[in-house]
Amino acid sequence: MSPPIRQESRFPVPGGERLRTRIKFCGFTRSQDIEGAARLGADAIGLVCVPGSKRELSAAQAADLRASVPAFMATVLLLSNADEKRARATIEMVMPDFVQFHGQESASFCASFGRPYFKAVAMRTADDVRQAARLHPEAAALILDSHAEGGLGGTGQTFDWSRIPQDSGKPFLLAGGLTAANVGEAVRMVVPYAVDVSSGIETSPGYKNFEKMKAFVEAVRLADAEMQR
Ligand SMILES: O=C(O)c1ccccc1NCC(=O)[C@H](O)[C@H](O)COP(=O)(O)O
Repeated sequence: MSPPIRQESRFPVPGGERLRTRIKFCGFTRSQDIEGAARLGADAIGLVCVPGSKRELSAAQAADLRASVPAFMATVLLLSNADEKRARATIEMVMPDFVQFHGQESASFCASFGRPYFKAVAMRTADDVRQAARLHPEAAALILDSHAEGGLGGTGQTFDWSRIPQDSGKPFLLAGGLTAANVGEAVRMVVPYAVDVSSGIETSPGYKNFEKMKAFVEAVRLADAEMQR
C-alpha cells in the first residue's frame, strides 16, 4: 500500500495535524434525510442544481431544503457551467455557505459571487490537482472526484487515489465512489481534509439511507481513531 499522502491543512490544528476527517453528504432531495445527516454529525450537505443530474433540484427546491439545515451544518450548492445570470440567481435564492463549481468555471467567475467556493477536479493526473490549486488560489478547497472533465459528478465510481500528489497545494475533499466499505482505507491512505459521498449512502438517486450514512460516519471515525494511535 502506498505511504499515507499527508497534506498541509489550511486550518492547522495547534500541535499537530487535523484530528478529524470532515464529512460532506451530497445530493439531498428530502428534508428528512438532511435531519438524519445532522443527527449523525455530518459537517456539510450538498444540494445539486445541475441540469441532467439524477439529483437535480430547482433553485426554489434547494432553497426550501437549505431552510431545513440546522445550525453548525454547512450547506453546499452545486453548480456546473451555469451562466452568470443563472448562477447568481440560484446563489441569491439558496444562500449557501459554500458554492461547489463542478465544471470548467474560471477562478474569476467562481470568486465573483462573494461566497467561499470549492472547485471540483476531474482526477486524471497529479498535475490536475496542482493546476487547479494554482488556477484557484481563492478556493476554500478542491474536490478531487472521479467524473470526466465537463461531466456530471455523482458517478459512484472511484478513481486511483495514488494519483493524488503529496503537494496538493490546498486542502481537498476526496470524492468518487466512496462507501462505508472503502472510506476507511481512503482516509488512512490519503488523509484528506474531508470526504464527500453521494451514491454510497443512497437506496436510489437522491434518496439517502440513514443506516448507510451511519455506517459511513462510523467507518470514518474508526479510521481517524486508528490514525491517532
Ligand atoms: O451528484 C450529482 O448528481 C452531481 C451531478 C452533477 C455534478 C456534480 C454532482 N455531484 C458532485 C458531488 O460532490 C458528489 O458528491 C461526488 O461527485 C461524489 O459522488 P459519488 O461518487 O456518487 O459518491
